[in-house]
Amino acid sequence: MDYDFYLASRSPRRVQLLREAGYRFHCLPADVPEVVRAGESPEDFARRLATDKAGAVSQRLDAAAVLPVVGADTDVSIDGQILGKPRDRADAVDMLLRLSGRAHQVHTAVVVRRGDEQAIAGTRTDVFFGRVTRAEAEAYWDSGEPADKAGAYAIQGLAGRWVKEIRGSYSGVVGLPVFETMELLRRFGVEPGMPR
Ligand SMILES: Cc1cn([C@H]2C[C@H](O)[C@@H](COP(=O)(O)OP(=O)(O)OP(=O)(O)O)O2)c(=O)[nH]c1=O
Repeated sequence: MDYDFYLASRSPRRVQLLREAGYRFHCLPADVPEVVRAGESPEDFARRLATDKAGAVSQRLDAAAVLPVVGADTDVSIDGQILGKPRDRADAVDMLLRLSGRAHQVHTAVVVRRGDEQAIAGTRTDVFFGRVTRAEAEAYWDSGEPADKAGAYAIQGLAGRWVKEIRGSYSGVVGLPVFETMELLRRFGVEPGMPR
């Protein structure tokens, strides 16, 4: 076998971050419904979904195939309220105007699971946005970038221009906190190839 674990994801960002970290893995998408429960905090929501994604893929695997499964989830929240992925242009513009000139939080949880064994880690990052005008938000939607992103933006893309400051994990905002993920995988005996 030419890989060391399964990634329960369709996210090209997670794939890229793990590749850059030097891992060899195989993607098996987990299609888990992303619906917030009444009273659920942004941190708990990310943890539950990361757990469900890793769990869904684990269940599909042969119990004898003992490679670990990694699942992750990222959510954006402001004033404790979770902003999902935008439904349409108007929704994305509303989200971006809400984020304008303020700080918001990005929670990412990562779960590694092998059989009944499971470990979880999470990051919370505060992101400070400068002012975003309606015209900028509309033009940004038209670029195509926000459509599949929590909070309707990508820090690693065009939205980088609005980011005044971040406190926490940059890779966590992009979708997978690399440092914490490496620590979890090490506990399961998975090491990346060394960068040369
Ligand atoms: C805030 C932010 C989110 N995102 C992305 C990361 C995630 O892919 C996405 C949040 O959605 P998720 O539901 O965490 O992940 P996903 O549906 O893209 O992928 P999968 O469930 O198959 O693993 O938003 C960025 O790429 N940049 C950012 O700055």
